[in-house]
Amino acid sequence: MMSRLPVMSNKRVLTNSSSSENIQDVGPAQKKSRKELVPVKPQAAATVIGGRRPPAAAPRPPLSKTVRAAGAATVAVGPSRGVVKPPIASTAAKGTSMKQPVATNGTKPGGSRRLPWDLKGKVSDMEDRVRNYQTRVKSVGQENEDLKSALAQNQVKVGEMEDKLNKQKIQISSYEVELRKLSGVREELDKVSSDRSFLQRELTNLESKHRVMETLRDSQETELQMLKMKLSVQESTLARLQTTLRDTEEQVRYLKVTVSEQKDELHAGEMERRRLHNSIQELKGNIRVFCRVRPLVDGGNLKHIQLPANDNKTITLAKTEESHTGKAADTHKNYNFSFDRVFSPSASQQEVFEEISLLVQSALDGYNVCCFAYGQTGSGKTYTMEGDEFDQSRGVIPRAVQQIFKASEKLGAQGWQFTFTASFVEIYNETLRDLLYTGKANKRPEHEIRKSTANEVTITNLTYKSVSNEDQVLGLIELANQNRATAQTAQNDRSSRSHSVFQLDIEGMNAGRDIKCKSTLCLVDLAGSERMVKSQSQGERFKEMTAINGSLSNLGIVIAALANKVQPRLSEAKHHTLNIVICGCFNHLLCVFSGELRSLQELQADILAAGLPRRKQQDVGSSLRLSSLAFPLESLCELI
Ligand SMILES: Nc1ncnc2c1ncn2[C@@H]1O[C@H](COP(=O)(O)OP(=O)(O)OP(=O)(O)O)[C@@H](O)[C@H]1O
Repeated sequence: MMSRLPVMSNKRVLTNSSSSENIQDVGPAQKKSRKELVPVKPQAAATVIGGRRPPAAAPRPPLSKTVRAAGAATVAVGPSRGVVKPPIASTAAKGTSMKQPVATNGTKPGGSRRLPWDLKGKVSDMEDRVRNYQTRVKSVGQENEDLKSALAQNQVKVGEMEDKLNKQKIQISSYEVELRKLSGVREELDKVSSDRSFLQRELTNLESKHRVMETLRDSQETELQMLKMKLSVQESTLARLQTTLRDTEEQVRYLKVTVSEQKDELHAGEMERRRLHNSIQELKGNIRVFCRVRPLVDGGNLKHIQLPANDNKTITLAKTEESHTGKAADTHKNYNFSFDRVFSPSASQQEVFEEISLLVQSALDGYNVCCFAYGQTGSGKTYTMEGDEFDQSRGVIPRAVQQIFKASEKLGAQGWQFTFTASFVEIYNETLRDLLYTGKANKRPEHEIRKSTANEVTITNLTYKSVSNEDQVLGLIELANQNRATAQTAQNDRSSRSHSVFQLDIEGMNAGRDIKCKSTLCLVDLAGSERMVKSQSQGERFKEMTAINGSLSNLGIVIAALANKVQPRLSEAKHHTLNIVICGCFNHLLCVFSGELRSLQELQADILAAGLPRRKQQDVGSSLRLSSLAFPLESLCELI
């Protein structure tokens, strides 16, 4: 049912509607103003509807609910959609008044109802009611005015709020822009913060390093202080040393003069030593003969040889000689021989070399030296001259070479410089063979011995190797042995029947003193001396024996001539190769004789067989084979 009191309802609805709309968009401030309004509206509504009116003026949904329940509120709510209805007289009021029951006594039912005929009373009631309504209209009008002013205020506030809102929106959008910018900044911030943590770690490291450096600096400062102190001490020491240095320099100058004087003295001493050394060698005998007795192969005793204990220069050979007639008993004879030195079977290679080394020194001093080993086959010539590969068993040649190079090094300190040239030749059947030849076997050149006007003996086409150390010489000896071994296979036991001559030409120069010296060290392993009669050689062996004995006899002649200081007269002018070699190269001659013991007669027979002046041969009978025999060269010379 529609209310007939539209004026109030419309106005209230409009107010509520706009308030309601505004409330949706406003904040807490706006809400507050609405609350202020709320108490006014119900009051007004209550005034209009007369106690039964619902609080339709309230804009909120709960209020509307209340209005619907009351019925009258339906009228009031309708215009809330903004429809303003024209003010018409309240039919409801009319209807109500028409339908109201009227008391028959003129009063209102229940005591207050007027009777239908009480028109006056009714009019009076109506007038009361009009007055009430007018009063209420007034108050509602007042209320409406209040609401209007409140609305105006609220609208102003709403406008302000909208302005604020817009401003805030603008600000929010600017914040959003800034935020977007800040997101880039955030990444940068992250990066910066990671950089910062990295740098912090670096900083921590650097700080610890710094602490270490500080500690180091402290210690170095301490050290520096110490060094400064030391420096000051050293400076004072330096000053003292400089003074000392000046004094020392003075002394050095003085000492240099002394040294040079002493060098002169040393040189003079060296020259004197040489002269004396070689005078001694000459006094000892330019020709020296040593006898070395080879031990028996089975290690047994040498019964027939006596070596006096306190004398190392004599040897006694015992021999039992059978009676040739058979009438007399066998005779026991002793033969005494004397040498420059006799070596017992137990003598070592070193002992033998010690005697020879004095002459090796002479070779370096500029004197020609020749050392040869003589003896029958198997008597130990090669062992004495070459020895074997073991250090203790090395023979004369390797030891002499070692001594030469060691001594030349020492003399180097005194300004001497040496050059060495080695050659190695074999003489077999009066034919020369180059043992250092390395060419093709079928192209071996022939050799001849030549003597220059300067009295120098050379061999044509021979290999002369320049050597500067011991190893090189040992290499050449090895090569020579290989060459000998090759020839050996072609002719059985050839080495026993050939002479081998190792020659080292030595040239020394002392440039500072303008002195030169030149000499030759000749080391010879002679062929085995076999007695022709005894060996009963024939054919090739006979030829070999003839050659060997021919050369040995000439050797004897040469030695004798040297001993007598005369020119040798050689037995066979054609075959004198060995002799010439020896003639040309030695000032000192050393012979190491070893061989089979034969009686003196046998020795004489050997000598006779070798072409020496004949003497009456004695029947030597059966020979005594002792391990070794040496005979003094003097005896040999006496026999010549
Ligand atoms: N003093 C010694 N001590 C030990 N062994 C020796 C000694 N002398 C020689 N010999 C040995 O005797 C053997 C014969 O010696 P070596 O070959 O030197 O004799 P050789 O006189 O040179 O003979 P050839 O005339 O046949 O050349 C070798 O085995 C050698 O080692």
